[in-house]
Amino acid sequence: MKIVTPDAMRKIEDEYINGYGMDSFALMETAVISIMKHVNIKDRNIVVVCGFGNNAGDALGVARHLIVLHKIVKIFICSNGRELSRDCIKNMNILYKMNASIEFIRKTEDLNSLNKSISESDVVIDGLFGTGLSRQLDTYYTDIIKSINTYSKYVLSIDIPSGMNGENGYIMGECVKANKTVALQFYKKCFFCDKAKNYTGDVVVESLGIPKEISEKYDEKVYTSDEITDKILPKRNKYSHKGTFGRTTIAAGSEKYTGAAYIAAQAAVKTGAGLVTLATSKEQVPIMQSKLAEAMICDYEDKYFVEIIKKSNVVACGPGLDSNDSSLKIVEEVITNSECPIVFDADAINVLSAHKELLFGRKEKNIVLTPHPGEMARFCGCSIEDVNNKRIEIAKNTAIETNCIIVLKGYNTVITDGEKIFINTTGSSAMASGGMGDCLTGIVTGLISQGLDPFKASVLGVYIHGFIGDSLSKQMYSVTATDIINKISLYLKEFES
Ligand SMILES: NC(=O)C1=CN([C@@H]2O[C@H](COP(=O)(O)OP(=O)(O)OC[C@H]3O[C@@H](n4cnc5c(N)ncnc54)[C@H](O)[C@@H]3O)[C@@H](O)[C@H]2O)[C@H](O)CC1
Ligand SMILES: [K+]
Repeated sequence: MKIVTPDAMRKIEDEYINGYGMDSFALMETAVISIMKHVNIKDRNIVVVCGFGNNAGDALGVARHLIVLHKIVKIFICSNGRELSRDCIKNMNILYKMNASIEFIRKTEDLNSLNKSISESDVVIDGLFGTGLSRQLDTYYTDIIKSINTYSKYVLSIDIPSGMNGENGYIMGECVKANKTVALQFYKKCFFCDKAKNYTGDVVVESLGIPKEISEKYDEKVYTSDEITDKILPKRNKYSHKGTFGRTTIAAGSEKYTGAAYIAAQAAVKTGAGLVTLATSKEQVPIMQSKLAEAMICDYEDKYFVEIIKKSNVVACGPGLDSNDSSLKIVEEVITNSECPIVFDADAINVLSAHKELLFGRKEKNIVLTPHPGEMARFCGCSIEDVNNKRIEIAKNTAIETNCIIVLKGYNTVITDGEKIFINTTGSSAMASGGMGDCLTGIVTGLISQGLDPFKASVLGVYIHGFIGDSLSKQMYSVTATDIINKISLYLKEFES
């Protein structure tokens, strides 16, 4: 599914209306009908809070349908003296003809009536601002939003919770805390910003039937990951052999950390990588030999390590490494001896933060970096807060600067090659446990080894990792990396073409 900025949405809407001749009021009515699907039919007392633009126009249309359904509807128009949009006026005039209850909020005392109505209502329809919000809100509006947040039982926001900047998710003074947001036609970019989930509630997207030819013209190349994850895994031919599914090297583990190497290697095996070799520290070799039945094991010092890198279809490097000089040597060996895709994770990324030059000069864009926000911040030389505030931009810029694929982990993991951006929608806090990142590295690596290009493998890997976690968390309070590993192969079947 496409994700749009308010600017693109405006252009799309404008072209549909002015270029294709679609009637703007008909388009608004399409929005209204789709929003109506999300009003609980059992709710009787409904408050509709409107601003003065087309978001308010949508809300007034909803009010009209609710009155027809014999609901008790109280409408509050919060324009602060501004002129209402044309289609908003159209809906308001119809409502006047229907003798609807309409109050204007003009001064602070008018808030008493709003507060009382909201506290007596079952649901508030929030149509204050949508994609048009561009400036910081003054106290007139922040007070109204505070009233909604204080007195409401349930809020249904139209398009965007009012008060959130549709472009960057910034809270423009105050923001409605919705239980559900009905987004029109596309996801808005703000939904995927750091704190958006605290305000949007559940997000549903409703189509307005805008033709594809128009939306494709204003494609900003930002999508949710389900846009490409369906049926992208090559079918496993029954006459194939282990060589068909690639030779994979996992360079992971150190004296200090043991579990990570095991998890990454086992995840790659279970994802279907053909021949997996784990290169690890000398001390770990006997332990890993006893734990990993299907993978071969060598140590970093072994001359076989460089040989196997050269023969690999994909190398993963980083889980359980330490950020010391011997790790730098391992990272250098991996980069200088391979042309194949590489997935760098964890301390390998920390090492690369101080040696970005190692990433330059590759023929193909086939290095994947999978930082969490802390690693991303170190890599970019900024704060974690900066990363969290601008996840999409930071991931994209880093992908452009390094010519790598960036998988910026966290809630709504961002995957980008610098051109296209995919935002993952699977996964939850039930998966917040040690080893999850190592497991993801193994899955992405396992997918690349089977022939998927590194970018698609990253998008699918992140998606399936979260998808399994979501599935398991329906029955389990918390989900561990081992739980995911045990189910990968079962779930991957669903993604086979
Ligand atoms: N996209 C579509 O195809 C459709 C969208 N619909 C709905 O329309 C809104 C967008 O409507 P718009 O009139 O452009 O803007 P808003 O209603 O969000 O805002 C009104 C108005 O507010 C002004 N403004 C901006 N910042 C502030 C501020 N801080 N204080 C006061 N006023 C402010 C700004 O100038 C705007 O003009 C979209 O979200 C959908 O809900 C259609 O109904 C269906 C088609
Ligand atoms: K709204």
